[in-house]
Amino acid sequence: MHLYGTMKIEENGHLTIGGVNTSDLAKEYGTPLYVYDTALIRERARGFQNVFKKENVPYQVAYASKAFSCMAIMQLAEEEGLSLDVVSGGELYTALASGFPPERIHFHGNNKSEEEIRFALRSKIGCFVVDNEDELTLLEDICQETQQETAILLRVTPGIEAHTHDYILTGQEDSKFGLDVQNGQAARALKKALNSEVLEVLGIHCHIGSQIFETAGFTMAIQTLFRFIGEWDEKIGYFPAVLNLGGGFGIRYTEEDTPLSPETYVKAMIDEVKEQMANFSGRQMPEIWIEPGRSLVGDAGTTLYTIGTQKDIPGVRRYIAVDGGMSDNIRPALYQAKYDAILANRANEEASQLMSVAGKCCESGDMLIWDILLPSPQKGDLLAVFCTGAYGYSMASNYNRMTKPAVVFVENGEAQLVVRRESYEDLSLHDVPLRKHSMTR
Ligand SMILES: Cc1ncc(COP(=O)(O)O)c(C=O)c1O
Ligand SMILES: N[C@@H](CCCC[NH3+])C(=O)O
Repeated sequence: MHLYGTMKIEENGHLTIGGVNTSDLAKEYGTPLYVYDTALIRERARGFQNVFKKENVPYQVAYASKAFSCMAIMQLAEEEGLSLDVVSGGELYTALASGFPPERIHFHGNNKSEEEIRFALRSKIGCFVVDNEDELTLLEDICQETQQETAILLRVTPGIEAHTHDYILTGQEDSKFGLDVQNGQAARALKKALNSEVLEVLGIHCHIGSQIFETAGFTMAIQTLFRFIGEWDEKIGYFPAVLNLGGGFGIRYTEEDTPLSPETYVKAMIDEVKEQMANFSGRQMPEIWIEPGRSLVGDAGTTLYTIGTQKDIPGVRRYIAVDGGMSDNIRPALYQAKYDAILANRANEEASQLMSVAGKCCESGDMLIWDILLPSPQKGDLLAVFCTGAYGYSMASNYNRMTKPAVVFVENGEAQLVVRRESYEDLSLHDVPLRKHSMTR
């Protein structure tokens, strides 16, 4: 059994996280419940930052809040000295409401609305990561109109195909994200931005994908970027002060995954940038920014479910159903993502029976785990699904009018509720009843 972070199994077979008994958590807050091991998040955040400090490279580590977004996680990010990547007005609003310093917020997105741009400008965020030429024009026009200046990074697609699921690839030429470097789009945008009186081009951004297990994709992307940076330096005298190399560092969901340590990815990036800088003797080493999401919060999150009905199809499969499913974790259905789990109240019993964990939504594809060995579960047992901290709660939906789970942070033997469970009343909050409660027949 692979335990993450501060997880421990007590003598009575109960799983504890952050020194808190998960059975107690389930009793107090109900299930499904998202539990975050905040000590592990802090450890990851410090781990990334320590590499930069050790290598003496100016940096920003921006938490990609799309991985899990709520006020408390943003406050934790702020406590740990991280910056923040937001991709929508909603994420930006949450960040500001949490008291996150606007100057450390970077605004992403391939279709920022005019309203979102104005909101971000008013809030005096650190920078916009400009995704395409249309956005560049819109941002410049709004800045001119409102007589404001802003810093930008240009997001470019280096044409790298990282080895990961197709849906989470982002650095290849045929991508909805970023300005293509190969076909001259990026150079055109750069020239336009450099001519602007209201935009300050801090540097270049690139993100090649997510759940990546090797450093080669990152180093290749850096090499490609530097080829173009060399051209831009020569032709227009532009050299970036910031290189944002994105996130995408893979984590271990099951024994099939073989990630490197978060620090290894960053060290490889720094080494490659330093090597490339040897060709630019007159130029200053750029600041390196990264944007980890999954690798900061992924393995720090666990979902607790209560086991309900079971269905045995002799010779075929044994289904055990839990009180959540694709409504709180869409990843198995969307990416065929695999997860590991244990019985959190009987973790010291032998896991010898093969079964499948089904959700309770009205979809055959609503399966959380297709094959897992567990001790024979009883109704009411507690199932802990590991590594659900990234893109679980943040991609949750109200399909079948399921209510979104509560979220608790645990650390040093204490639990804190940070997102309340949705109620049935919450679900109808935005409904507008039919004006006349009768239909023409
Ligand atoms: C631009 C950008 N930055 C950062 C991330 C975070 O990626 P990950 O959660 O894989 O670290 C993403 C998501 O893939 C992204 O699109
Ligand atoms: N949501 C995806 C990752 C997308 C990353 C954002 N660009 C996942 O669960 O793996």
